Amino acid sequence: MKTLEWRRNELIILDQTKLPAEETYRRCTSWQDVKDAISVLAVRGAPAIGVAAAYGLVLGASELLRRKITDTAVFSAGLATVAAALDAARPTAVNLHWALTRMLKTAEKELAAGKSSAAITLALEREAVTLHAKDIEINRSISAYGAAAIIMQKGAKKLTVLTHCNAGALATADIGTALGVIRALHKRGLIERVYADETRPLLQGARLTVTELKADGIPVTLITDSTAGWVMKTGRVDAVIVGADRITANGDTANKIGTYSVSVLAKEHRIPFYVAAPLSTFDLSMTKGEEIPIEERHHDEVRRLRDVQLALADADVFNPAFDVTPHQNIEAIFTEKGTIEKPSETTVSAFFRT
Ligand SMILES: CSC[C@@H](O)[C@@H](O)C(=O)COP(=O)(O)O
Repeated sequence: MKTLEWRRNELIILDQTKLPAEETYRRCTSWQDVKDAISVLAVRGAPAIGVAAAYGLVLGASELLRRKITDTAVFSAGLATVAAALDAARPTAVNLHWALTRMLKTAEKELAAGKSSAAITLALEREAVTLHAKDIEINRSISAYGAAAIIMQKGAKKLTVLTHCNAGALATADIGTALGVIRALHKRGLIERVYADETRPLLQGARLTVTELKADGIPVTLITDSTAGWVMKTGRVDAVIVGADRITANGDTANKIGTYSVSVLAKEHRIPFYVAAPLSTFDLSMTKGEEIPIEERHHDEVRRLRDVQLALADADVFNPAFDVTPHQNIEAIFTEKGTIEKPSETTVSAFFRT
């Protein structure tokens, strides 16, 4: 099962909306196909949507070429329009914006060097492939730093870990961020069990995390979101590890809705709460979590479960897809360049200075 695969001029996306019942793939041959796959969460998870959007822009560039737009200024304006549309598909995960900004910078450089629209398109393809490949190295590095930091804090003993949503291979190009750390600990024989929150309303924990971990032979127990407090209270959890969608300059962290509640529960039970994320998830232009745009999704995601009507069709619903965990609740953030202990404005800025 590969989350994303680039074949010349098409992006093959594993349709995560169908997992675990069906392993089906979406063939994206236009940037609109990619935007649609991101919007419906066929591809999801902050790093994966960044990579998908980068390929989406390559498809956008190819379309401009097919329309014989050879005037490079017009071509570049067309690229900016496609990038803005892809960027708008999901507002909270900053990796999407980060990847598209890098892609547009690549195009600008080529443009400034007097390259043709065809040459710019080739450069964009190279950049997207590089971003994709780099995510693999980044996952490995985050996982190694995370496992080392946890072993330093907890000692080399078997741990039971709770995670929320899916920050695994299905959300990235490789082993994942939070699940990458869990995989690295498991490799050393240090995972007793993982509790996976089901993660209402779209059940990324139940459908994706449980599937991934079971496939790797990692002991995993599925719990409802409302069971998280009880497994902590009854002494079953040693640590919480989650991924992130955007981290502000003071360490406040947006992640899947429900993460904030888990962090409060962890604090109450004195259980360390860790975040694993690449540097592309940091948004240092924002000083604190309150500035992060929170995506609100369709009310039917809560009223219905696929074909089953759970609530009245006209029930009033509030459906934010993400929440923000204050930095005070976070023990450490693991990145590909090292660990930020006790994230705060001071520790985050010191980390980025070095
Ligand atoms: C490495 S993935 C990190 C986050 O993107 C992940 O925890 C998450 O919240 C995903 O939300 P989703 O709405 O499924 O894209």
